[in-house]
Amino acid sequence: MQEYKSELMRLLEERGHIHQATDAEGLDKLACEKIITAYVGFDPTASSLHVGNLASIMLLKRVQQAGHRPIVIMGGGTAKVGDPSGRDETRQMLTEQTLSENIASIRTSFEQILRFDDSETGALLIDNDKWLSELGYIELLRDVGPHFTINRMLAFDSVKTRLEREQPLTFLEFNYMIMQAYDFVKLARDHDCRLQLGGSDQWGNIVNGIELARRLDGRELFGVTAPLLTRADGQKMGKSVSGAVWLNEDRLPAYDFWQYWRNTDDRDVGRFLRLFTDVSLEEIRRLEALEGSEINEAKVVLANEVTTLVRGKAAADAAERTATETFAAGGSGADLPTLHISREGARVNAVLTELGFSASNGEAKRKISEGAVKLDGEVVSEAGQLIELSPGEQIKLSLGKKKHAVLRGV
Ligand SMILES: Nc1ncnc2c1ncn2[C@@H]1O[C@H](COP(=O)(O)OP(=O)(O)OP(=O)(O)O)[C@@H](O)[C@H]1O
Ligand SMILES: N[C@@H](Cc1ccc(O)cc1)C(=O)O
Repeated sequence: MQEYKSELMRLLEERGHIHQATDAEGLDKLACEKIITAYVGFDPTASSLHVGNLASIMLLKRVQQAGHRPIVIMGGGTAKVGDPSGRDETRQMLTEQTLSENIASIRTSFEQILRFDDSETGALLIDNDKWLSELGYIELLRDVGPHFTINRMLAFDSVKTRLEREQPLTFLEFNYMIMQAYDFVKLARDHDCRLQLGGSDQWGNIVNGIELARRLDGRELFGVTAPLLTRADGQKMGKSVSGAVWLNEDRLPAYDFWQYWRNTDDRDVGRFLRLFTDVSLEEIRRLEALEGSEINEAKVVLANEVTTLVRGKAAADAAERTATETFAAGGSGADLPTLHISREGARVNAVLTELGFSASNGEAKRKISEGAVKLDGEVVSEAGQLIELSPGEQIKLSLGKKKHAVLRGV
């Protein structure tokens, strides 16, 4: 492990946040000398961020913890272009209205996790639409165009992979790296921002910004990327069988968020505690060494810490209480996802799919035939069984040992 002198680089390194860095030693030196400003950009392509993006938010949190200033770039402008990095397909075009709704709901996550105030290390949140939408086409081509060769642009992963696989890359998307490079130059000029961080798929975009600033302004900028997180089972973090693990409460109830972390694979617990919590390294070493059912203690710590970070302490406490009631006492906690059943009733297989417990009615039927589905503790044997509830009546539906929901008649 590299011996860094600055608190920033030490923290990033020891908690497992570094995949690649452009000039780690130069950055280490700079971070010892002064308070630096660092940014990460997020395109508002959905109404909530997910746990994969949380890895990038943590980078900004570490920046602030180490005594520097974080900037969140909300990509209101870049989202109109659509980043091809790490994607096989062109993104769907989003309307101005959807983008501004997404921005409003995504910003709550940053406000929860970072400290926004007037101090030197207070976070800033800036929408890049402010400058990108004002760029004149000919002017931009003349200012920036001469510094990008097509030869080099074709060599970046985001472009190369699509071409190699003969998947279409539109001219719109091809311009994305120029927009992100321009952002870095702009932030360096306006806020003396010296560092850009991001997921490892952002390397090309970040390096382009560094190069452009050197050519246009003779400024020296830095880049650090974080490992793209996969779970021990190889799945990209953030996506699960029944969809993404969202940070916003309206897309994923706190209980389910808590459960996601509580169900972490044994092999991932230590790594996730380092990345997503402030638990001391010494305590993490103790927790990850636990074996057998004792490792569950570590998973509960992880679930409580991450839920507190993202949803607040009250939500984490309530989720833990519900879990204890559900599993220990066999009760049905108030925090479980709830589905309203109308007077006509609903079939069990459809309910499972509606709750996101199964991806399709077919999968639901299979789970029922395996005996994995219970209504108030009784195994359901018939997939088409009709659940009818009088108004206010409620029952608990369970899939296996870990997934539960309350069905309530209306
Ligand atoms: N599993 C992950 N680990 C680390 N960083 C991630 C992960 N998933 C996403 N990110 C970061 O969040 C950024 C935004 O993600 P992006 O908008 O590309 O969509 P996505 O939600 O990852 O998935 P998709 O490409 O399927 O839409 C990525 O550039 C990446 O740096
Ligand atoms: N391209 C980044 C988002 C981003 C947008 C603007 C930036 O300046 C930086 C990063 C992503 O897709 O995740």
